[in-house]
Amino acid sequence: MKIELNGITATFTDRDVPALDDVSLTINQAEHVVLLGPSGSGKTTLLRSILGAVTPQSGEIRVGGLDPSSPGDLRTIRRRTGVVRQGNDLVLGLRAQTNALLGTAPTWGAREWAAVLCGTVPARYAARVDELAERQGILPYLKARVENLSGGQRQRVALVRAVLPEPQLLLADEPTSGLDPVTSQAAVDALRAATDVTVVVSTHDLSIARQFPRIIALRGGRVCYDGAELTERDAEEIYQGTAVVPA
Ligand SMILES: Nc1ncnc2c1ncn2[C@@H]1O[C@H](COP(=O)(O)OP(=O)(O)OP(=O)(O)O)[C@@H](O)[C@H]1O
Repeated sequence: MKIELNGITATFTDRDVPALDDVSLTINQAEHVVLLGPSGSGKTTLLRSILGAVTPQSGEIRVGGLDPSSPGDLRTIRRRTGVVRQGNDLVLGLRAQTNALLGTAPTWGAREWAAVLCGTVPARYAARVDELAERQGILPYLKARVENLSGGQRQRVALVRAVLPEPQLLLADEPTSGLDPVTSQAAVDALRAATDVTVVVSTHDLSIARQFPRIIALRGGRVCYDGAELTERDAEEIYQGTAVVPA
């Protein structure tokens, strides 16, 4: 899905400065992009705006031509989007496997709901759940309740949940936080393997950012870098605050 942001400004009610300040950018269908930038620079707010969870005061957003501020369009956008959120939004009390399957819930029939929540894996997803879990190193934990998993294991369950339904858009907010270098790379590989899918990943990790063909950096809610070859100097400027904000 193509993402178009045109002059987006979003200010939270208790803040004097905008979280996003006149952001305009286009991410093409099937493009893979990293959002980089210091803490508080607006990465999560940008991802949440695409998902209709933040409503900008001005500007226009289109996701696959749809408008996230329209409830009907938003339902379609969310159905087509896989999300890995920062922190933990898994359903406690359910197994890792059931949580991973929740991404496919829109395809479940009424009877299937009850069966899946009781631990059944629909046959059409069984092989792929195992394959994705194996690649993320969480196959042995699929039967465990998520509250008994480590933070990094939970993070990988959330990744499998996002990827399993084969969405048209994948949004991942710091998907490697809390992961060791090997599992972190497996998570990046899963996102990069999503060809024909638009992928937007936020990260603080430069070595991860450099694995993606396009890096968009934010600072103070504004785009301060948009390119492919991030040099050490570019990175320093983004994090030191000396990057030139385009007029
Ligand atoms: N729900 C909210 N209410 C008020 N202010 C918010 C809210 N969410 C974010 N902000 C503010 O908006 C700004 C941008 O936050 P955002 O979470 O988008 O940054 P970020 O780049 O994702 O940061 P991090 O790398 O630390 O996750 C920050 O100043 C933050 O305090």
